Amino acid sequence: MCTVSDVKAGGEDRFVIGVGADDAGFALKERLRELLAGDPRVAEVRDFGVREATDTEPYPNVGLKVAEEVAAGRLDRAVLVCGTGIGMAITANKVPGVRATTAHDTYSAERSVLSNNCQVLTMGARVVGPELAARILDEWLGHRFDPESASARKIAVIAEYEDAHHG
Ligand SMILES: O=C(CO)[C@H](O)COP(=O)(O)O
Repeated sequence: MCTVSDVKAGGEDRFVIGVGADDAGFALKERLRELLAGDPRVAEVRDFGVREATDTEPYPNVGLKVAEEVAAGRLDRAVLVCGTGIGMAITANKVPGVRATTAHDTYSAERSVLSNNCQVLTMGARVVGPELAARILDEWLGHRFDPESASARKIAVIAEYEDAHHG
């Protein structure tokens, strides 16, 4: 399995993306994993489970594992699915350096990258259907944060707080 740095060193600028879900999000996570695997913007998809709909692993266990991989730089981005997306977002945001959001519309998905430099997108399988989720995923993949943008200094405020309190 290649690492994010292997991919970048190879001159590619495609994403290494992690996916994870609890039992409520399993079916949607499977669909999004398939879409990501077939997307030319994606170099590799890493699946952190759950592997079946009957697996009742609590969502924070999955979300923390994935968010730690993002924080460590082993994933560029991640998609986490639970019933509402909310628990996964709360969980991922506990990991220093990770910016996660739930997005159930394409505008929020776009702004989560361009305004907030979110690396983690969460969705609720009990809130959005697979077609809308696919559109949101597509939108999210189409944007990259511009570190020269006016939003960058606002993100820096968050990072400074984090460094001061969790560093
Ligand atoms: O949506 C969830 C957490 O935000 C999860 O899929 C279900 O959580 P529960 O309502 O606590 O079972």
